[in-house]
Amino acid sequence: MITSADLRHRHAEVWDAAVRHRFVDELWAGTVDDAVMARYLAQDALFLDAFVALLGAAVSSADEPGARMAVARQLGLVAGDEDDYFTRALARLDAAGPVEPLPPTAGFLTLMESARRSGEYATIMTVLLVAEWLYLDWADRPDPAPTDWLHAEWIELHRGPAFAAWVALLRTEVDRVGADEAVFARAVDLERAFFDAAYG
Ligand SMILES: Cc1ncc(CN)c(N)n1
Repeated sequence: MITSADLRHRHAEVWDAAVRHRFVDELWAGTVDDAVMARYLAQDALFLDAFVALLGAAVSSADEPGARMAVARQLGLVAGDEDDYFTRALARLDAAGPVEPLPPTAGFLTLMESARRSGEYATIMTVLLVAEWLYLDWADRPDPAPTDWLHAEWIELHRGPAFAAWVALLRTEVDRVGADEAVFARAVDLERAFFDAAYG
């Protein structure tokens, strides 16, 4: 059975392009243009809603009580602290109005809905794995966080021991039940395209 490490290795070119994206470098430097941050976060608010639904599907389809509880705890954090960040950040950027999904967002919404509707724990967890592991990868630099909370909190939401333990759980689960490689590859492509789209 293919492992999460194998998958990351096989799709390293696109994965690394996302992790080293200009958006990530500018976020760390605290220099992301407000218009770029607003476009990114308005799109990610659409992503977030489908992501919460997908976490719910993982809670529902988990075949082990320990994994179900771990996913449920993370769902609470995303619907709590992370959603609160979006409310404050979009208000500050004057970007709280409704937006149409750009193509990478639409791609993610389709991928997540399809995984959710399948009810297949392995497929659902594969999408969650890419979305969380790739973010840990770019957020896990030893550098100090930027000074502006708008940039710093987005980094802090995706690093630290608790987030790393969550990603480790996702990897363990995907390695246990078996990944869906086509879904993994599609999600990695979409992550890179999502950062590109922030620049219009
Ligand atoms: C597009 C995208 N991918 C991943 C994450 C991290 N959950 C996110 N917020 N947005």
